[in-house]
Amino acid sequence: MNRPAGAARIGRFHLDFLRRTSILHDTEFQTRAAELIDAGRFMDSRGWVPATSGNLSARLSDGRIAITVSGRPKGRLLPEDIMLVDAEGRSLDGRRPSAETLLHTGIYRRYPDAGAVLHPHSPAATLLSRLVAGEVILEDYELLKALAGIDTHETRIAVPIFPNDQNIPRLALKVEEYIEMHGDILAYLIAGHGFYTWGKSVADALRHLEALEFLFDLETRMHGVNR
Ligand SMILES: CSCCC(=O)C(=O)COP(=O)(O)O
Ligand SMILES: [Zn+2]
Repeated sequence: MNRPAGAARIGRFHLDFLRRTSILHDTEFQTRAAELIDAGRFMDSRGWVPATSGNLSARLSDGRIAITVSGRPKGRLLPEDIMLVDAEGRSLDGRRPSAETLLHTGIYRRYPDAGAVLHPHSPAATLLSRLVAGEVILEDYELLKALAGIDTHETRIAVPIFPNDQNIPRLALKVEEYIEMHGDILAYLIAGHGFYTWGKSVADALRHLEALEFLFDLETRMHGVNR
């Protein structure tokens, strides 16, 4: 590879600077980042990402992943709050990505079609994950048709519930093993925590999120919770 003069003498600081400024000129990254910022604002407007909870990501065509920097308020994201990681979740610019990055990369690895992953900490999902054990069954709802590949209310989907775990690699492995054993899923809940869903694009993932939120809310009411 041809190196520009002096490139061999570039230090770590300059390398980081170059990576960050090259991000600024990356149109695909900027487009996805703007979509994630909008999605975060929408999720926050619905009360689904309180405090600094939740995280959002989108996959670029070269396999890198645009993801929220850890600890940022997802309803007030700025362009600098979106960063890049590689397919294994390693930071590409020295900043600290979401603490749950490996849950995102696990989904991208499992689903080559997935272009975006969203994670809300919504009241309905969090409540439902404590009311029900094992899995939530969604069936006979017209709104199921908002989910990719479903064209009738006469459908039954299982949304698994995993115990919460501060060890994210271990949790990611449990998700992977579940899918391996039970087949494809469209979303999963984490008990007392929130849920994950995804789609081909940020818009698709957001449609899944909104539909599942609605259905989770109804399910909590079916369990006698008056919200
Ligand atoms: C304050 S919420 C605790 C962490 C969490 O569950 C979450 O979704 C946000 O973590 P991140 O590192 O992505 O900001
Ligand atoms: Zn979380």
